[in-house]
Amino acid sequence: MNQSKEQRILNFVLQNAVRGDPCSVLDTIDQYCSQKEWAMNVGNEKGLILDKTVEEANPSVALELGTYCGYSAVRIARVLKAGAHLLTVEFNPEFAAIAKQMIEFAGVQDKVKLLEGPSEEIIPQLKKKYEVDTVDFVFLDHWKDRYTPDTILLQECNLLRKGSVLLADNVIVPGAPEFLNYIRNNPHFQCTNYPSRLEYMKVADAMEKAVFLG
Ligand SMILES: Oc1cc(-c2ccc(F)cc2)cc2cncnc12
Ligand SMILES: [Mg+2]
Repeated sequence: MNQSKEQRILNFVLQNAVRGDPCSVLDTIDQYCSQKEWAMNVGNEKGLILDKTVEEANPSVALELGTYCGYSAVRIARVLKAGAHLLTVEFNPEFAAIAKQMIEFAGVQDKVKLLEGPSEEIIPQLKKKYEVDTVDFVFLDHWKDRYTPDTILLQECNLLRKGSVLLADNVIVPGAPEFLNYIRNNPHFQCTNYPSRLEYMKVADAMEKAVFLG
């Protein structure tokens, strides 16, 4: 059976990165995906915006929607303070299996809980099943047509608190125009746009930050 691209990325990391070193895992994925096979990791340019946003939010509980191979889960976990943790949601079982191994190889498994299933099913379970009170930071990096409904669902489930920070990837490419319209016209959010480039490409993309005002 042919290997998947995601399996090839993981194998390249297992053979070339330093076990237990998150930065080496990130650099190795970026090297593979810029030189050999493009893949939809947030990448190093938008990754720096992600780093700064997470550091500024300094979350105790972070949520990621869209794990993929685990690149941004490793990226977020490596900057979390002691005792803080990341819940990352992936609905594709093949991607989840790759991400689990990537997160363990990077040595951040104690800070990351990988939840397999559709976000619309998992978000309503966060309080009771996963003992979450509120989330301090959310990275939206899954299917773009889920950004708005999942943001509404987070509010309906009382998972946001005054000051919770949302950061959405790909608001230019592939694009999330309906989400931008929703969030920028919503008085409960303060939005900031961060122009950047699509991972590994000379193509414009952007991230949108939205702070919940309560
Ligand atoms: O960062 C991303 C990029 C792309 C994507 C795919 C094809 C293309 F041509 C351009 C961009 C798709 C994504 C889906 N989910 C999460 N993140 C993504
Ligand atoms: Mg993305």
